[in-house]
Amino acid sequence: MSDDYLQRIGGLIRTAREHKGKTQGQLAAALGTSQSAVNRMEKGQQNLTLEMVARIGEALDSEIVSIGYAGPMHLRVDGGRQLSGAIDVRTSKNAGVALLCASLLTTGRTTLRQVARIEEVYRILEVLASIGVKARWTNDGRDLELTPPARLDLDSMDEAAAKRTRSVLMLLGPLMHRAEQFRLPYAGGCDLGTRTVQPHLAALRQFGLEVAATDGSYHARVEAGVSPGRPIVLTERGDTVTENALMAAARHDGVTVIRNASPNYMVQDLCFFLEQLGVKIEGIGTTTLTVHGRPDITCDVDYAPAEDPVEAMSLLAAAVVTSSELTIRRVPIEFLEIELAVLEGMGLDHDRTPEYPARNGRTRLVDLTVRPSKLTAPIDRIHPMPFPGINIDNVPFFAVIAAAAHGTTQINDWVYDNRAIYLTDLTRLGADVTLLDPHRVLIQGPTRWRAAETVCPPALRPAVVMLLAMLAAEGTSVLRNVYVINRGYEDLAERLNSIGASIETFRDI
Ligand SMILES: CC(=O)N[C@H]1[C@@H](OP(=O)(O)OP(=O)(O)OC[C@H]2O[C@@H](n3ccc(=O)[nH]c3=O)[C@H](O)[C@@H]2O)O[C@H](CO)[C@@H](O)[C@@H]1O
Ligand SMILES: C=C(OP(=O)(O)O)C(=O)O
Repeated sequence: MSDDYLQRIGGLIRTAREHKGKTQGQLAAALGTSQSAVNRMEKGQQNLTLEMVARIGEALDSEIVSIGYAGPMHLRVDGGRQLSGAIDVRTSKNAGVALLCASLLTTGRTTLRQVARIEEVYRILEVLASIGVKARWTNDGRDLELTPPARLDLDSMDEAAAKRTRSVLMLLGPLMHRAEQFRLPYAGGCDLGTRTVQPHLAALRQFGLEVAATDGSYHARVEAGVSPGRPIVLTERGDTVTENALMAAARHDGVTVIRNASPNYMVQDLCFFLEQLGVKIEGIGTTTLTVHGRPDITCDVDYAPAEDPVEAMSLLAAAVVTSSELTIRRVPIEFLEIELAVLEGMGLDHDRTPEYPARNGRTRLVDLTVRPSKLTAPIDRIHPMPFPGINIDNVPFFAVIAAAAHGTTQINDWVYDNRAIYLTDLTRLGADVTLLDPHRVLIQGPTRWRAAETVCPPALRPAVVMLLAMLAAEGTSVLRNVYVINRGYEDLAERLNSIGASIETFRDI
């Protein structure tokens, strides 16, 4: 683009931004870039890709730059290629969103290292920016710095962004320390059937948070001086409910015991983060957490969330389904070892290096090399459990692996109402999948995959499973509307291309 053209576009961006009443920092947070980059764009000193122009149009909802308004993103996959080489696992969506919410616990600055740059994180950042938190990507866009304002502007919360994710629910725990009353829009996210919020409300009620659900939002009111008189027993061993209880306990003046807590990976990351804030926690990695709260937290904090076990499982499944030898580096082994034990039983040939620590110094990582293997169906059904057990989000990947194995596998996704149903989409690519009931499928392998054109199912993991099957199917497949994948994976297409896949991204304009 010529300088003159860049300056004209820069001027249009500034006008549209000011018209929207957004600061450069808020636009930067929405784009996942730095405030200084937005400043350069507006001055015409930054080369702009069409993709960036499209995203700015979307972020500012602006007619002026609507030439590139970002339509839905799709993938075109040239399948049937083997993968090779090595790929690093990135940090997890689920720790990322919890830590963004947890940043509100301190009045100081929070630095999060190598946060996953994914749509789910962007939605929470939009919500945080709308209530006054300043977000800045530093260190070449790898790290995120969050500075809360002296007073949060909760009435200005970006409802549209909040409604696109369920993670926004995790603002309940931190916000109850910041405001006596607030409203939070009903959380959205993937279409996985009904997902209860009752365990969250029951746990937080014990700290004085009363929530009425009316007119599309939760009205929260905090009654001062209420304290859990005895251990909080969670009614479900859920991950985000445990995180909400932890964040409520972190600034509670006293010691809180949380029983039936989830010891899962994102909860552990949150515990390590809270420890950096000076909150003492006993029992990390177990189902009983004892939290020594600190009513006032004012320190700066610097934390590096750990790698994503579900991304590791996704990459492993990519290797299996394409019969490839692939090294997956930085695998948080504690959270994948049951899956690996089952896969070993199915005949998976793999090696792992000795363990080494993640950047947080706590999580144990290995590099995993997977080799082409003749797999047979497992004798027992595959079903998830709250940690420790096969991770609930890893179950869909067993579907595509079972399709590559000899014999019949039963998969029982008891957790979500809809997710097993989406696995029947694999039949479009040639798999033999029979739905027994809404929670159970039978998969008969091995599969002769064939290319197809289809829309993503409205759930993250089943959508990725479709993409992996397309990698295996010879010929050209098209996967439409991949926002749902971008919600949880950073640059997945580009990164798969770096190990031998051929995936092209395109958009409707
Ligand atoms: C942002 C985040 O961290 N999201 C994760 C988190 O969501 P989150 O913690 O929000 O999960 P939910 O509360 O929706 O729980 C998942 C489902 O499991 C059921 N359930 C859960 C625990 C239990 O002991 N009994 C029970 O029946 C719930 O009723 C629900 O239907 O945990 C889920 C389950 O690991 C994961 O799929 C999500 O990726
Ligand atoms: C169900 C999932 O996440 P969320 O809680 O963000 O919907 C997932 O990660 O597969």
